[in-house]
Amino acid sequence: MSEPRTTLRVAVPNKGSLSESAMDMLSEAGYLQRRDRNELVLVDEVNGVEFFYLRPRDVAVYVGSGILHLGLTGRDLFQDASVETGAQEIMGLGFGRSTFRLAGPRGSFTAAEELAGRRVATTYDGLLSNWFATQGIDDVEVVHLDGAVESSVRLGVADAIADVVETGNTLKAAGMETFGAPIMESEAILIAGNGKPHDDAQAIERDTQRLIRRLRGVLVARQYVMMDYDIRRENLDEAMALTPGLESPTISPLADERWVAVRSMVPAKRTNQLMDELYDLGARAILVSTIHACRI
Ligand SMILES: Nc1ncnc2c1ncn2[C@@H]1O[C@H](COP(=O)(O)OP(=O)(O)OP(=O)(O)O)[C@@H](O)[C@H]1O
Ligand SMILES: O=P(O)(O)OC[C@H]1O[C@H](OP(=O)(O)OP(=O)(O)O)[C@H](O)[C@@H]1O
Ligand SMILES: [Mg+2]
Repeated sequence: MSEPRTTLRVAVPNKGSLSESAMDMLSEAGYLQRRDRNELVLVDEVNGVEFFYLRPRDVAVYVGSGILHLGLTGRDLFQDASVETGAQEIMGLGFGRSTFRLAGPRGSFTAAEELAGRRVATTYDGLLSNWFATQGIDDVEVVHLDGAVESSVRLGVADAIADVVETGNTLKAAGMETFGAPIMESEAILIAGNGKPHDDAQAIERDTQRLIRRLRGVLVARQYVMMDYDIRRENLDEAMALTPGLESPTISPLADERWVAVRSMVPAKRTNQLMDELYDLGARAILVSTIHACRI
């Protein structure tokens, strides 16, 4: 009998749009990441995790088959791989956002239904074929290409395309425009599989939960700031309604009993609006600080 496998094995995109942000997020969560683009595996001994650098498209395959326990990939790539084996999305990671959309030469199409009997080129043929099926749009010929799909219509292998749109600049430059509703909204996600029978399931589960908590900590630290202010007791209820915090704000007494100090996490995007509203309520000494790291 071989020893049970106890090291958490995690897939990380090795190139493309998601790679750098994925490594940044893991570094921020306290994991060691590779320095050299040629490294295929990195062992983080302190945290007991092995990172495998793989093509973003292949991450779902490794995790779905149980060879790797966790992976970072794109939601669109995950759905395109259609792994039936029980890999599942654990959480969105807040970067690599894009939409997956239909597009055609300017002025040529207005709705997806017009594609019946036509050819649509894409690198995401699994995702696209499933979507046409759920929409009840039959008889579309999905043409698989490896990239640069914007050129396919002009070159005559397709009538329309379905592709990742971020800024829309690529489509515009190719003389194309989107039509119909977005097929999906994507971002980088964390996926988990079922592992293998010879894994030490308890150790893997403990380290998986730790990694998830760390990534959530990074997300919160990126999305929230800490706000401190002083307010007169009679205005406290109204102020707390503006800054309810994640669970409940901290209220501390001040030497002047008519006043209290409040400390609460608030969404970073609302910082200035909240400071204005608190000031109007009579709050003073309003201080904002960034959150370096956290466990929620
Ligand atoms: N501007 C973008 N271009 C491509 N993919 C993007 C963009 N923004 C976000 N993404 C996301 O990145 C993932 C695609 O990564 P991938 O590395 O396969 O694409 P790529 O940059 O087109 O790489 P390559 O063409 O070299 O295979 C998808 O989840 C996609 O939604
Ligand atoms: O809306 P935008 O901001 O212009 O970004 C979207 C474009 O970027 C990606 O292409 P990439 O540069 O990866 O080339 P590829 O088609 O060869 O994959 C994607 O396939 C789109 O073409
Ligand atoms: Mg690409």
